[in-house]
Amino acid sequence: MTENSRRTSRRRVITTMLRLAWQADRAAAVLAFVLAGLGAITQSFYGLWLKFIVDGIHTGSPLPLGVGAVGGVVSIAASVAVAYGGQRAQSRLRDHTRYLMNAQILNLVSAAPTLELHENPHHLNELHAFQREGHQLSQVLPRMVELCAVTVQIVTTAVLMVLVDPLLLALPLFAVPSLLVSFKTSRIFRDSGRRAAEPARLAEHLVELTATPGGAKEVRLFRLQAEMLRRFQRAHHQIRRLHGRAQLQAAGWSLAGRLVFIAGYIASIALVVRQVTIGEATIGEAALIAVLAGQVLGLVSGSSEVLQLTIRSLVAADRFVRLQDLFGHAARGHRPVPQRLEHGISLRNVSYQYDGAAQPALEEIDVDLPAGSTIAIVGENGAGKSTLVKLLAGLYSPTNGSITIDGEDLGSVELTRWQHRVSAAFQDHARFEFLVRETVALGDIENADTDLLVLDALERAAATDVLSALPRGLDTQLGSGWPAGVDLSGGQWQKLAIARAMMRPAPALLLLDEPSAALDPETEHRLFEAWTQAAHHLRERAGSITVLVSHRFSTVRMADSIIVLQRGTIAEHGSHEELLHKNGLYAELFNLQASAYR
Ligand SMILES: Nc1ncnc2c1ncn2[C@@H]1O[C@H](COP(=O)(O)OP(=O)(O)OP(=O)(O)O)[C@@H](O)[C@H]1O
Repeated sequence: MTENSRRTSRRRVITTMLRLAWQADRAAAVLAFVLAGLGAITQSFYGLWLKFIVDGIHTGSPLPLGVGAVGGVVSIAASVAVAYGGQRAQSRLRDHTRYLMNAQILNLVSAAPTLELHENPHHLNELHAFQREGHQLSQVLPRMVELCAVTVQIVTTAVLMVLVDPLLLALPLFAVPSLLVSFKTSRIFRDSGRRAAEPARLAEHLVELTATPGGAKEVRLFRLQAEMLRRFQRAHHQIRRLHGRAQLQAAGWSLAGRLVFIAGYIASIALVVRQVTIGEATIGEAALIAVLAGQVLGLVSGSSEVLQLTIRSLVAADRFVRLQDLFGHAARGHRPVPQRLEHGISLRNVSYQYDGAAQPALEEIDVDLPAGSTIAIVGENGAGKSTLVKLLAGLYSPTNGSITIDGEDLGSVELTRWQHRVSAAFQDHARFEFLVRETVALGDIENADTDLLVLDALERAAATDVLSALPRGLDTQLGSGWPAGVDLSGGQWQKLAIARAMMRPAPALLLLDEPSAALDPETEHRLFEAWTQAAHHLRERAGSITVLVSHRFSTVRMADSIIVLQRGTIAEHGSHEELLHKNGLYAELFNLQASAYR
């Protein structure tokens, strides 16, 4: 990144945060900045009132004494009121902006139509660091307010100093090294934070593994406690080492900057004492400079600290803006999606390679999925079946080749619209711990306004038995972690996931990626029988294509055509009878499984 683009991006970060504050709470945003500025001015004026009092006492004149006393009292009262109001405005602003930022990120991340961003380790680190830095992020606006207050105080102090002797303006120059140091140290912290993101994610993954029911089972059975702890400690040791080194380096730089300033401070006090001695300044002015020089010291250490913290919080804000960019720009294509499939989906020379993988997961896939057909995909573990399913759903984009829907390239259609026309059930389905009704209705959230549709979907998924076993039917809360929540077996969860996939009445593409792996073979067989029948109706209505991934050949044989994948390529393609007749890989696998059941 060039220096120029870094500056531009910082400006963008600041304007984004200010815009966010404005959207979150206008009144609190304005009040926070105005009150912080007023507070800074009243503080700088303490020295001035002291000058009037000291000069009044020294010359025996009541006017400056009165001005100083009244000004001092007003300043004290004003700063108390301003500090109270400012803190309230800031805390309101902080809460409201934090909520808004989290809501925006949640929206962006879940709205991104492809999965690539979620699976890229770099983006995962970014997202994770963003979540961990929630506290830093909530500090961005308070820090900016503080920075504004410090700037106002610096200007007011400088004006008062010039009134006594312009030479005194040299004092803040001695503060420049401290300020430069603050940039340096913030860079040190940012780098160490970036390097610590991966071990931090690993540490959290380990905690999650031992705490979640799935992981906890295996950790106990395989006696992995010590191993988990060892890995956790290693990750934490790495994080501590990185942070410790950064803190030491930053402390060294800060000390050097502070020493330069102290030299300047001593020189300015000496200058004013000399002027009082030769009669060019009053004792009141000497008192004013002593107070101001002290304040400058506080301002310098304060402002470099505020600047460092501001920069650190801006790093978190920068991540927020980058995540916005990353996920916000993920959508592509604007062409409409056909209402009804006339010809079907064609894959031409389609290859897909995961980010960082040595081999492509799919290579030169050339196949047609005719409208209205049911297609099964079989193949050994890792053959590329799920990858193909995700490509069809538009969750990944091919690294090479093209997928067309009725001749329209999937890359140029509006992806979210295509995904509206796709329904799917996966083996690794989500477990939405909501009410049963909601968990199923999520499959067609815009149209699921009656229980009838949900019951119908449960019926088509052969999942009504799940419902009858639940204490409150559709109103049952799922997940034992919630009040009155009920946990389900793996197969019951899977049936609900299938019911969710059945919610869309006429999807153009129904993807079933081993959705029934946890069900017994007979139930799967019955389910697929019902789907093929339903698919015949859908064929008329929407030209729907059903794609099923399964390892069970008794189910697979019912499909119109079968694609046999082997190490990312199509080894065979045809109907059950054709493939058996060919006596190739499919026939071998089919006979192997059939003989196991004999
Ligand atoms: N997110 C990922 N990142 C990198 N590589 C991946 C990812 N997902 C899958 N792969 C790799 O891509 C290849 C194909 O995986 P895929 O999940 O498509 O296989 P599959 O045929 O569905 O396997 P299974 O029957 O075990 O579900 C495998 O070699 C796998 O290791």
